[in-house]
Amino acid sequence: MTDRIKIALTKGRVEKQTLPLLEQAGFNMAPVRDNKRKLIFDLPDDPYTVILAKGPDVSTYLSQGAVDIGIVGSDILTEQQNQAYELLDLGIGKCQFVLASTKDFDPKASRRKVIGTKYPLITQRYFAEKGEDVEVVKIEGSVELAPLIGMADAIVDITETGTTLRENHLQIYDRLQEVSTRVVVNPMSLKQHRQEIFDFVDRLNEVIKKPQAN
Ligand SMILES: Nc1ncnc2c1ncn2[C@@H]1O[C@H](COP(=O)(O)OP(=O)(O)OP(=O)(O)O)[C@@H](O)[C@H]1O
Ligand SMILES: O=P(O)(O)OC[C@H]1O[C@H](OP(=O)(O)OP(=O)(O)O)[C@H](O)[C@@H]1O
Repeated sequence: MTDRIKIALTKGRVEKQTLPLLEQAGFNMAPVRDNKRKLIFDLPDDPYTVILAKGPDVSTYLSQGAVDIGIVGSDILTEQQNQAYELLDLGIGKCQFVLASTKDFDPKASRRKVIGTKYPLITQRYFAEKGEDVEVVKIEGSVELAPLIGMADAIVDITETGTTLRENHLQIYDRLQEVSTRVVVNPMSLKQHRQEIFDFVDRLNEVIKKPQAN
């Protein structure tokens, strides 16, 4: 029997957008669709096992060699400095990093700023490139709160529609980088399971090359 290839899929938003692509590629995703609290699924007709995990953990499992393939946002890959090979940009989960704050924020102010973010490394790098030393405070979610409650001068976060920023009266001061969902592979797995990994990627690639409905 061939070994099953382990695919770590970021649960939540990425999972929701990736499932239809996997189905169009002919994978039977019913076990994942019917899921309540299960985390590991053997795909019925293919030699792949899907593991649902939080994005940062997908990246960690890949680095540790615990999974062969990861489906995860480029935001997380960059933040964690993941060395996995990127095989495909799925063109979903598209958003961008921005520097945002309230309307009275002065990006040119000379005092040392406090910046709230879920992405400390990306934030430090951005300010370092500008030659600016800032204090970065790690926040786990609803990052937009930080400038509103006076905990940070500004935030570095991802935005898609801009709704969250708008609803919270925050404005964009700079745009850092684009983000999308990537298919990445552990280099060791690529050596051992080249055929199965490229079969998976080729099937997905066929789907994303076609124009998508809606
Ligand atoms: N607003 C957004 N629009 C598009 N893609 C997004 C957006 N927010 C996040 N993403 C992408 O989706 C990935 C997963 O985000 P998601 O919000 O599902 O997980 P999370 O940040 O762990 O949040 P939570 O734990 O609140 O569900 C991110 O790593 C990023 O690549
Ligand atoms: O520009 P928008 O379309 O409004 O999207 C932006 C929001 O999406 C993400 O949050 P998420 O929904 O992941 O929740 P979180 O704040 O708990 O991370 C991000 O951190 C923003 O808050």
